[in-house]
Amino acid sequence: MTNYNYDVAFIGGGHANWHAAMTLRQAGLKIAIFEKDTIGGTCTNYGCNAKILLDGPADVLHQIKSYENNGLVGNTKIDWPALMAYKHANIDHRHLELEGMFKQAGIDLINGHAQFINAHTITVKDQSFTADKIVLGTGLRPRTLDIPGSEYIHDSRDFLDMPNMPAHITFLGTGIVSMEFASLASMAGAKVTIINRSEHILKEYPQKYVAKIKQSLIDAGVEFIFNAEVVDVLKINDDHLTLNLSDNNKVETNYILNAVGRIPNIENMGLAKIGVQTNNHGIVVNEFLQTTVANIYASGDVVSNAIPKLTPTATFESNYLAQLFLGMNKRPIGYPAIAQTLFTLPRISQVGVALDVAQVSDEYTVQTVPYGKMFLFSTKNEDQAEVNFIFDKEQLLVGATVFGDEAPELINILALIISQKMTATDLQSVIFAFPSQSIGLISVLARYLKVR
Ligand SMILES: Cc1cc2nc3c(=O)[nH]c(=O)nc-3n(C[C@H](O)[C@H](O)[C@H](O)COP(=O)(O)OP(=O)(O)OC[C@H]3O[C@@H](n4cnc5c(N)ncnc54)[C@H](O)[C@@H]3O)c2cc1C
Ligand SMILES: NC(=O)c1ccc[n+]([C@@H]2O[C@H](COP(=O)([O-])OP(=O)(O)OC[C@H]3O[C@@H](n4cnc5c(N)ncnc54)[C@H](O)[C@@H]3O)[C@@H](O)[C@H]2O)c1
Repeated sequence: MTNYNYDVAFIGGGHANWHAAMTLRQAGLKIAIFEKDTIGGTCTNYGCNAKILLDGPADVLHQIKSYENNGLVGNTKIDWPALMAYKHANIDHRHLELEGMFKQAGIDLINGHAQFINAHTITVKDQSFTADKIVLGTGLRPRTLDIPGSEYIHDSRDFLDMPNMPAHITFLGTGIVSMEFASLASMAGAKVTIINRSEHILKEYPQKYVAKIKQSLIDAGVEFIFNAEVVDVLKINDDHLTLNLSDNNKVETNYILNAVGRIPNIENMGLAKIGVQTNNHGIVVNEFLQTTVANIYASGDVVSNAIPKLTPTATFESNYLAQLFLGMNKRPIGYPAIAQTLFTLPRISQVGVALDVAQVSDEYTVQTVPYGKMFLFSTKNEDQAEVNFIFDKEQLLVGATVFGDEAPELINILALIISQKMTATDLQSVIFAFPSQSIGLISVLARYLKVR
């Protein structure tokens, strides 16, 4: 081991890697992180953080609407250029803070596209580095469309840097990125068109609530075009584009955002040459996140598995690898119930067993609680907010879905209750603050849960 430059080299500077890098460095190992773009990766620089910061005022405006005719007057609107300046002030330096933290810890940061010479040797810009173990955390990138005029189409990273809100934005796809950004753009005053090749929207989320989101977007003036694909894009001038569709219709627009999925960063790294198996979804791993080459592991979005591609799952895998490498955990990776949120307005959050699965299974019972109406005094007049509790045969909570503005906070409490297998007695042993949305949910949940 001592002959290598590093004990562990991490390719990719996102959440999939840096948590393990820090833990292993603190344990005294020699560590390097190779990053070709920006340390911190997608989430920190051009994903979750920028998205939620820009979404803040849209969320507030959405909540203000709950009080129309109920105590709030006046018009508030989003000033996109000012909001974008605020985003730059708060996000642009984040990677420098991370870089400082890594350097202070004694981690070597090597800038450039990493490629394999052999299973223990990586090259970057004609320099070679050796490592005992190597972790691939290279993430995903937006899938581009191979059509004439594709150079006029933007991706999520461009949107999160957009200096002005275009008058009309057209989104391609009805997945997570498209629906979140369409909600935000619509609230920021843009006319929005969403084009999809089928009628499916957000297959991973409960369709009961997806339908409500779709209707609220339609009510706000958003146009959906289903069963159509873009054939080509013509540029009329700098901000006037024409999309020709497979159904022979045309859409005139000022900005096009492609959100038709994300593909793994596995090319030009010499993976096939050294025997690391990949497929269309990413890098093939076993239950220890080990690739088909014994000293090479993979973590985060680039792993080919059915685990949701999210920052907390990348972080979980990173922490798992650190413990595995330190010999603190020798077991296969075991994922707890995974909490996730769709940041539309309102939000949809879910954890554990999915609602659409539970509703058609004899294994589970579902309790639907319209907590928005029940606890209107504390839900800021959000009368459509709803939770679904999913119980197993033992009356333990195994899943939950929350539809409402505070869903991302509420789902985390429910995730804890699931992971700790908490009973009604456990919940009643805690004194929670009142009034709050969480205490409302917990008090109802305790009525259905196993007692001890
Ligand atoms: C618009 C958007 C919004 C999102 N919102 C959320 C959200 O709200 N909540 C949530 O949980 N998740 C969200 N995600 C998903 C989240 O960003 C990812 O799950 C997370 O970033 C995965 O981390 P990672 O380290 O696996 O990959 P990444 O963060 O993508 O990091 C991979 C890094 O590897 C580098 N790299 C690739 N190849 C090489 C190479 N050969 N050599 C050197 N470096 C290389 C890349 O430059 C990149 O920096 C969002 C994603 C997007 C795009
Ligand atoms: N809140 C969050 O957790 C969050 C937010 C943003 C992104 N993400 C991550 O980003 C990824 C989602 O990215 P996404 O929304 O781009 O992908 P997606 O897979 O969610 O959606 C892709 C959409 O594009 C459509 N599509 C595919 N090919 C098409 C074509 N040729 N023409 C028109 N439509 C087409 C699909 O039908 C689908 O609606 C996931 O990995 C997710 O985990 C998560």
